[in-house]
Amino acid sequence: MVQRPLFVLASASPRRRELLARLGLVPDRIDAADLDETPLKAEEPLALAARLAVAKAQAIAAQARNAGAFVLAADTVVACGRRVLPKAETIDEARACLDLLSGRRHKVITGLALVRPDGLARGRTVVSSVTFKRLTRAEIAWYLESGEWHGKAGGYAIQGRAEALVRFLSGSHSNVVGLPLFETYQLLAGNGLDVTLPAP
Ligand SMILES: Cc1cn([C@H]2C[C@H](O)[C@@H](COP(=O)(O)OP(=O)(O)OP(=O)(O)O)O2)c(=O)[nH]c1=O
Repeated sequence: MVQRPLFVLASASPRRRELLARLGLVPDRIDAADLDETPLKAEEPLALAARLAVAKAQAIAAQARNAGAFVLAADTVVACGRRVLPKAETIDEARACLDLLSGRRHKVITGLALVRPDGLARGRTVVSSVTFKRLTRAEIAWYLESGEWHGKAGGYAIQGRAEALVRFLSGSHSNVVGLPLFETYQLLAGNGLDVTLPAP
């Protein structure tokens, strides 16, 4: 029986694992890369997402035990104009993000990177556009109390309470959550990882 090659997910994000599971793709291994995600001087949000995704995938592919595997990584960046919002670690950071995003359109960009068994890296970036309603003080307090902002780029998670505050989304919803499923499927299939084959 033809089996698909070893598949490694280079991510600590449970959302990315869950999104892949929707394709029936369970990684043979999950290894997270721990990188400095600080933007370079004058680096555009799109370039940042692309660079970090490739760096995560290459760091994990370089480990001896992952030799010959497909390694997939992603990086999601929330950008308001040229400004990259942080991954909110404190409630004050999350509040500052929501104050900025309130009543405005912003972009959510996911860089995708795949290192193939032959060592070549392939990637792409996917952009969704999100518009929040103008948020009242009470809505911001209600959102912050959920705790769902923690560790999320831009201080919100569309897969939870925040969707009630999103007036408009253009583009891929799964991209906002962290892994655009259409483009991920295309990237894998186009590089020889057939998700319809049984796992090794
Ligand atoms: C905007 C938004 C972001 N996010 C999450 C997705 C990502 O996990 C996180 C952005 O940080 P990332 O650096 O892309 O990912 P991560 O640090 O969680 O995991 P890893 O680098 O190991 O793959 O924000 C949501 O879950 N929902 C949203 O609506």
